Amino acid sequence: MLSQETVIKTHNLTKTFGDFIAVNAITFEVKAGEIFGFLGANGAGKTTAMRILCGLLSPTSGEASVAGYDVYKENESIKKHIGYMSQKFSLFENLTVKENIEFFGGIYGLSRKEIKEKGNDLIHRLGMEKEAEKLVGSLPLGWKQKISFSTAILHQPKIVFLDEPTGGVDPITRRQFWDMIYEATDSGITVFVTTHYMDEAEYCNRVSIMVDGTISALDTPNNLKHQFETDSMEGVFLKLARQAKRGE
Ligand SMILES: Nc1ncnc2c1ncn2[C@@H]1O[C@H](COP(=O)(O)OP(=O)(O)OP(=O)(O)O)[C@@H](O)[C@H]1O
Repeated sequence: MLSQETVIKTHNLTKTFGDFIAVNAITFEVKAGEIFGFLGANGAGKTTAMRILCGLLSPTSGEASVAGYDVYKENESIKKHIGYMSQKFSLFENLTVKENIEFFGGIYGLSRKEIKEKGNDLIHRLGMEKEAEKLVGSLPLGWKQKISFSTAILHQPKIVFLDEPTGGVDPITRRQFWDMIYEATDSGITVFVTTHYMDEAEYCNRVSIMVDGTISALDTPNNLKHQFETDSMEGVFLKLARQAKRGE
């Protein structure tokens, strides 16, 4: 469901911490309905850039708009139109699945009726009827990730930002998670996702690769493989990451 509508736009977006340039003049656009992969080695600047786009951190210079809102002046409007799943997914471990859904539904401004309907539907779709009254802290990691993603899109945002949403789980659980991502895009949500898993990079419509704060490559997985003369995204990533000076 790709359209010509641009939902994320950046131009020379930069963030410095003291003398250190964490994000260095990045320029790119994301179209409505895309699954946009945001890759890079540890410390490349992905989370910093993502936090700016979510309206959580102010840039140092450059321009960016998300869902049509400016990251400097309209960050509160941005927050209303996006969903965000952080690396340390923000579920409350000491609340039940149902209570978490109620809490996040409330934060996203849904009515009690909507929370009930959407919450029941979500629990049903996840097949978690038996777990609904259990504490989130007692559930396996993969389940927490699925619940976290589902709550991040409960209010049907225009864009959802996922920061390494599948870290630490097995390939089958990751595949199931990606089925949920496809369902979300089918319903019109644009997905902006960071990952360290190269098989997941293949599932994206387009992928950008950050190296030391700048975007070193951006294209479809097939075009990137062609450009870097390799048959896998792993190969593309390794060729680029080799140039990195930051990270481990
Ligand atoms: N508040 C801050 N103050 C100083 N330096 C920071 C701050 N936040 C991030 N950095 C630095 O900016 C760089 C980019 O960090 P960032 O978390 O954006 O990278 P990343 O690509 O998301 O890495 P990872 O894959 O490890 O999450 C790192 O070197 C980090 O130490």
